[in-house]
Amino acid sequence: MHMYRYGTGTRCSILIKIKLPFLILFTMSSLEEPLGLDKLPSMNTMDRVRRFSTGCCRPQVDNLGMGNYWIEGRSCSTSNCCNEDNEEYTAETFPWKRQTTDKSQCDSFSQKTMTIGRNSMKFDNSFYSSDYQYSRKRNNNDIQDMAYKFMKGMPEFVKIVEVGPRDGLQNEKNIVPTAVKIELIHRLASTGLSVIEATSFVSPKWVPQLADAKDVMQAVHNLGGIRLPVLTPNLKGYEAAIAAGAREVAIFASASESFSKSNINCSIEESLARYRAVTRAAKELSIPVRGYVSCVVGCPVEGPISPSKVAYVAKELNDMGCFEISLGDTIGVGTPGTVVPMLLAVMAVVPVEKLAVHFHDTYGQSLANILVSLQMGISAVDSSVAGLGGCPYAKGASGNVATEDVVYMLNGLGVKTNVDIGKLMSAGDFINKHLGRVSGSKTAIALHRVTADASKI
Ligand SMILES: CC(C)(COP(=O)([O-])OP(=O)([O-])OC[C@H]1O[C@@H](n2cnc3c(N)ncnc32)[C@H](O)[C@@H]1OP(=O)([O-])[O-])[C@@H](O)C(=O)NCCC(=O)NCCSC(=O)C[C@@](C)(O)CC(=O)[O-]
Repeated sequence: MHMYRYGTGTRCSILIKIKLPFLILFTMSSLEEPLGLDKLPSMNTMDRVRRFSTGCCRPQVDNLGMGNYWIEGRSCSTSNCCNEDNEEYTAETFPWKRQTTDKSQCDSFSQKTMTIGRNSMKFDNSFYSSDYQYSRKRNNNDIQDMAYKFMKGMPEFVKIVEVGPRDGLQNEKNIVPTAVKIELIHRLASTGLSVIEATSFVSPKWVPQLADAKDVMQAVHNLGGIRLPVLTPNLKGYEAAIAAGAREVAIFASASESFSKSNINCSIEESLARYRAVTRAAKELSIPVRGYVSCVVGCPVEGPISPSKVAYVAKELNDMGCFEISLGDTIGVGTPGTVVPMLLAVMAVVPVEKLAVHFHDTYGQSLANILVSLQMGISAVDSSVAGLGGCPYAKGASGNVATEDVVYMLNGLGVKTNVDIGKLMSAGDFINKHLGRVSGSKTAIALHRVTADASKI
């Protein structure tokens, strides 16, 4: 067993240089999953770790509060599912574990990460040692095997669901003119995106920014070849959406009771009853319904959310006929360490082909989370141009992962999206200019810089 020393968080970073046309930095897990944003300042490190840790990489208590601490390498590099020393969290927080009591299944996942972990240590050492060339030859088979394992679950094509016009704008304080929203949707449509979430038919008292849903929908509903789902929280919203020309709707439940109450003013069960009414009505008109589960990792009020709760809500949405279920890390606190067990729990009850992921980038974890989701077989990703976004009822949550960043990563992985990154950037420029802010996309900022530098030559 190795003891690794890290900084204030515990990260197992694996630098893998392989014969594929890319360099992958794979960040496996973080100990300090910060969450419950409003409570953070008053919580000490131990409270935070207790409250938000997945239980997989426990720090040694004695060393906390010192800025740095030691952690057992094994606990950190394996998956969450096989850790034996987490009595406090495992039984209750991870009931999905019961569904994977087949040790071979459990082991195969941990073996994968262990193997990567072991190889990476070997590789890291040889990478920096003087006989690097020799070591690389010697480990060639291992490396190819590792590359194969890494890419095995990766889809060839990822469907991007652009949520900028809805999730991206709903939290904007200043009302964005309807014409700007319509222009944004048109520009996004020209990028090759096949799905653009256009707006929400929710109460204008609750989300004033989207009070013009009817006008937006009427203006864009005939955009050829593009799916334009809209959010509908109840039958009233559904009927208004259909009347305005919507041909696809999305319903949004939560895995957190508190968030359900603050976001849609009802309990989870009440929301599911409302959504059954919506899906029944939609079925009569053959309108496809997408389902969202919010707070799949954490809730701003309740803290960590048990994967079994997420699985329960996802299954209900699936059973009522949703063609796809998008799993939303509403406040962006997830890391691969918390996302993987959540996905395993959901995948045990909903086919992976029907799942999408929806990450907010509050802690900069979105791309890592998307990467592990893809490795687990998910091929639909929600994102928002220029990283716009945030939920008005999830205080402190930042924007969605930027579509430009997702497309850039997928391009690098050789995964197709059919999205033109240049056109995407100009759609981002358009809305950023209107909002008077710089892009939330690192890719857009970097590519703009490259272009600007090139123009000086
Ligand atoms: C669900 C309600 C409507 C309940 O709100 P309520 O106040 O409990 O509703 P009510 O049934 O008591 O009705 C009150 C008034 O609202 C009207 N009303 C009722 N329904 C509608 C409707 N559809 N459209 C327009 N008006 C509506 C209704 O007609 C009535 O009008 P009044 O008689 O007072 O004039 C409200 O809470 C609401 O609109 N909530 C939506 C909040 C929202 O959009 N939040 C952001 C969504 S983002 C999200 O959930 C996360 C996600 C999806 O992005 C994924 C992730 O990031 O994780």
